[in-house]
Amino acid sequence: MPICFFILQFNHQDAVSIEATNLSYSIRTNQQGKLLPILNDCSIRIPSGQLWMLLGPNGCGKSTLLKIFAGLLRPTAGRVSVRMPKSFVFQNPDHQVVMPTVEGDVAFGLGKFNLSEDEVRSRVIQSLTAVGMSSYIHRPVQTLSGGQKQRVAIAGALAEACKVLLLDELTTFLDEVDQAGVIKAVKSSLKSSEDVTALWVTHRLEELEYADGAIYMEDGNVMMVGDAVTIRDFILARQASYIKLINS
Ligand SMILES: Nc1ncnc2c1ncn2[C@@H]1O[C@H](COP(=O)(O)OP(=O)(O)OP(=O)(O)O)[C@@H](O)[C@H]1O
Repeated sequence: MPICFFILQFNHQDAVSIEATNLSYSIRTNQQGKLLPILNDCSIRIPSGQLWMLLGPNGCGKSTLLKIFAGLLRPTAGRVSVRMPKSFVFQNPDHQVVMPTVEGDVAFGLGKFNLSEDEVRSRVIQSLTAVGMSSYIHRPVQTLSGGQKQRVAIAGALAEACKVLLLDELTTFLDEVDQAGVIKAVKSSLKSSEDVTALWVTHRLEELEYADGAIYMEDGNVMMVGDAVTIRDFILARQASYIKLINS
């Protein structure tokens, strides 16, 4: 049983937008149908309106947990609750954009809502403004950088009035300028709506400075939930003890 530290105190009246309670996920392997555990008894509560980060070494289960929150995978045990509507944004910027222009791409998901042309345009402008991309509205998407494509994808989710953004390592393929642009866009879009919650999977400790709270996982277990500084210090201490171990 892993030791999990909860450093943040939650007020029970706080609205929670993403919650997992004793969540486990296993997959059946080919070898005699044996169950391979991927996530073990994970419990997490993410308050509404906040940007949280999910960190941990390669293969610890971050993407699997995010996919369960997105509804792409079903947990084997435990409970999950995620406020709707929710949107999952993938790592590769080229998989995000589907229409030829920025305006068309952000408006793409609005087709199902039966909105007037004026309402569509107003939502597109508002959501592009939230991610700092309003001046790009007429740009062909193939002329955008990777980070700009990610911001357009996030604008598309905001235009659909999504309440939860699930963001899987968006900065992996981006240069430093684009990395900062995307995370600042997420932060400012949360500020402008006050009602959108984001869970951001990352390997980059420097991104923690934007987080309201963070979760650190190892080997399918939630090891620590806390504020950004506490989680950063905990990870640095884990890394230092690991380096000491391999050098000894
Ligand atoms: N369909 C599958 N079959 C076998 N193993 C799987 C499957 N899906 C996930 N895993 C394993 O589950 C573990 C968790 O994978 P996951 O992609 O969630 O990790 P991660 O923390 O997101 O890793 P990374 O940081 O490298 O993206 C890994 O060991 C992975 O190999």
